[in-house]
Amino acid sequence: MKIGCPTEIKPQEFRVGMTPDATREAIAHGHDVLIQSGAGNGAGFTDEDYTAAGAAIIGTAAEVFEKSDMIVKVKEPQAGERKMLREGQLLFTYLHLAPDPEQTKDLMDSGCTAIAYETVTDANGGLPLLAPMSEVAGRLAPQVGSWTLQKANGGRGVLMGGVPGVAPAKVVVIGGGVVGTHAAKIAAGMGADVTVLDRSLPRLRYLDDVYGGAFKNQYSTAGATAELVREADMVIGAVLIPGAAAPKLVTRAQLSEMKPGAALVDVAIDQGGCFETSRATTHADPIYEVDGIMHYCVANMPGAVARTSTQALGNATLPFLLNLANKGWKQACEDDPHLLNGLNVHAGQLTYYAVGKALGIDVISPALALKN
Ligand SMILES: NC(=O)C1=CN([C@@H]2O[C@H](COP(=O)(O)OP(=O)(O)OC[C@H]3O[C@@H](n4cnc5c(N)ncnc54)[C@H](O)[C@@H]3O)[C@@H](O)[C@H]2O)C=CC1
Ligand SMILES: CC(=O)C(=O)O
Ligand SMILES: [Mg+2]
Repeated sequence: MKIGCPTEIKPQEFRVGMTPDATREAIAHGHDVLIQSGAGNGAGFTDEDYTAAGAAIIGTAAEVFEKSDMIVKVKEPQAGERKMLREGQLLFTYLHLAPDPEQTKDLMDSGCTAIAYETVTDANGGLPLLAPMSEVAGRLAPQVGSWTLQKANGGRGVLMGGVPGVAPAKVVVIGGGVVGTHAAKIAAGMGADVTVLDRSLPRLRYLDDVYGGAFKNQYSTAGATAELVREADMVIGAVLIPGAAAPKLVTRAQLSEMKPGAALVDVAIDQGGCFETSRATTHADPIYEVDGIMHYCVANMPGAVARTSTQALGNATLPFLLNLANKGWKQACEDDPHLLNGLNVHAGQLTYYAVGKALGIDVISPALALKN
């Protein structure tokens, strides 16, 4: 199979879909790998690194799309990239379709087959291709949140750990999954007073067993959330209902009850965000203010630490990428129902229920798509 990896073009996105190591392995399995010139630069991988791994270096994205059977990326294809996708071509990347009707329409119109990293599952009920980026974004959230809290950035001027004689920042993390747990660990490590909210009792039991001494946890009701948010210096949004638009858990009306200059970090923004006032921002212009509350809502946070993120993502995607290339997507998905859960679009039809529900579009079952 010809596997193509274009340069990411989303603003300030420095990750790349394939590392030189992944390239080497794909080639060892008998595939051709086409890397757009400069695609790895942002993550510290040169064209020479890819050439040494056996890849062909290609001048333009258009050529990569034209010559490849499978496109491997990081971020959802941007409008210009979507025009280059074609019927029968396989796209393997993050998509986040539920809050994105334009992309969904373009992917359906293209006739391509699109497997979304974020809905591939594993045997433990986890999301193995989202997890590494959730680990990164979770660990980044208190870091960017503490920057947002600085006075010069519009924040409240509160230091995460406080100092002897002065109380630390109060951090509330809504959602105690991968993002939330990593965020809470780092915020607690910075000395903040941290509480994690989740709706899953098994998850709360796990957090209590493992991190009971480091941070508190509480069952997530509207009342408990409102009370904690009122007192918080920083709120980190980290909920997920897989594939679906994020539920709005903090309303605009609640902002006026919060401490002026408090920071909202909405990591769940790629699924539409869990604060009513969230709108996606970029690394170039990451924060904005609503009713005196600072918002950080960058939808591709891991791009800020592109090298770490590219390596972490590459480790997770490689086995799936090899199966797709070795067997073709149909056989690979037939053999692995967890990979089939990643199928979002095939031959003009939507195949992921939660996306169809969010966007009001009819869906066919992925199993039926395998027969088309
Ligand atoms: N902005 C960015 O750059 C990035 C964003 N993300 C996003 O972060 C979000 C979280 O991802 P993960 O932690 O991997 O998901 P996860 O599935 O590991 O955790 C989500 C948690 O939210 C909890 N939850 C669901 N509804 C809730 C509610 N009403 N109140 C409290 N908790 C609730 C679930 O029980 C679960 O424990 C996703 O939207 C993901 O796409 C992930 C990586 C990077
Ligand atoms: C998960 C995701 O959207 C990202 O890493 O950018
Ligand atoms: Mg994202």
